Amino acid sequence: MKQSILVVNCGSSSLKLALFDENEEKLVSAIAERLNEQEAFARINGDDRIVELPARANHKQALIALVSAFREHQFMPAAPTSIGHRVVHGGEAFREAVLINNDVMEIINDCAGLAPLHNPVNLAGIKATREQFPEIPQVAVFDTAYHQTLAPHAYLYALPESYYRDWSVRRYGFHGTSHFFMANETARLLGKALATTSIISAHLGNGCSITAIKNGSSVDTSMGLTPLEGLVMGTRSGDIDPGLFDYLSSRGMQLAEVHKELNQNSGLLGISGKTNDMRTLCELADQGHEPSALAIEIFSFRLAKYVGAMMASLNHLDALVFTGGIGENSSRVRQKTAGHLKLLGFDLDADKNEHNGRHSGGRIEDASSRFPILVISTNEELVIAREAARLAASF
Ligand SMILES: Nc1ncnc2c1ncn2[C@@H]1O[C@H](COP(=O)(O)OP(=O)(O)O)[C@@H](O)[C@H]1O
Ligand SMILES: CC(=O)OP(=O)(O)O
Ligand SMILES: [Mg+2]
Repeated sequence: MKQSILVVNCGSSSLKLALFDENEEKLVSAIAERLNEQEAFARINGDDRIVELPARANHKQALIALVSAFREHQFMPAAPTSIGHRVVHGGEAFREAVLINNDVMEIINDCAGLAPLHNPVNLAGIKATREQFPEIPQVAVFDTAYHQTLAPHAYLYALPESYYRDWSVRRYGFHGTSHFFMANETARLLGKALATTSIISAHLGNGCSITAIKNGSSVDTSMGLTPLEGLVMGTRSGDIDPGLFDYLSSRGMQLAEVHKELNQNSGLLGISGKTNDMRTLCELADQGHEPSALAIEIFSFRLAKYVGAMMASLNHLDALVFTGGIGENSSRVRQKTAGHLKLLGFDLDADKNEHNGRHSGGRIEDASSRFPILVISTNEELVIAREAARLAASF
């Protein structure tokens, strides 16, 4: 039988679907956005036909609508042969992808307190596809799994030890699927074995994180207990002084309000006062909008500091690698970041950087650079599809 693997990525207000065949070719992909809002809509990428959604459609309704559109337009047979789900938080329970059963769902639910914006919607997606395809093997691929190789000195906070023992407070790290893909792609591009490849991988999308990968394994990463720690992101602050909580509470703010501000109204959006979209920020900065220019400066400076921090975990470096919507496309962010890293020996070639490495096999470093610098398109969906097909074979 021909394989078709459905990949499901449920975000807080969006649903992304992709369908792969047994040769790892993407047959079709689709997105539903603004879910649970009046303006909820869905579309198949590269297709003009409307996919009708009920008003205020939720994840389940969007999934049903898109799957029937896939069938109607003959992208998909009656059912896929396996289904892979992105799950953001797997706690310490999962070091790798797993076949989903009731126990697995219970653990994902238990981790929801650590990723309240992500895990509940991930579970909603799993429940929806299980209802629709009860006979089909379903696999969970965790953002946290790849970082389970961190050593205690990297994952523990300097807190009383009971916080970890009793409440599982530690750094988990996220975007592991993307960082894992980066390690493999870099090894392939440099003609090395994964087991001897060490890189610093910067995933810069709406959420942003950076990971030190030593001989193929994650050894340090910028996100922590939740996806709020570390780099400046689209709407998230990244690192702040925890003293801020006490200070803002003395000013009358509630904890829940501060949490919302740090997650949804900070980062590029908060600094610029305009947008979380890096492309728009660059345009605004070019028109002389100073807060937008400052947002790009703070973003790039924080990133550069973290590149330096990640070097503490490595004893050699094969490449600094950029990915995600910003990492793959923003020559300005890469140039500003590298500009802060001259002392460490990073040096960009302006022309190669401007063309996103397109004419130089992804390489954008100058001949004088101490380390290769690469731009690589991430492909989390493909990793999820591979894992789903692999585990489904043992179903
Ligand atoms: N040409 C570009 N120049 C600068 N930034 C870009 C460009 N294309 C996309 N981006 C930025 O990439 C970010 C979204 O990244 P993406 O990886 O698509 O997000 P997500 O984490 O939602 O998958 C946005 O800030 C967007 O502005
Ligand atoms: C974990 C995380 O930050 O995910 P995203 O980038 O999809 O928001
Ligand atoms: Mg993305």
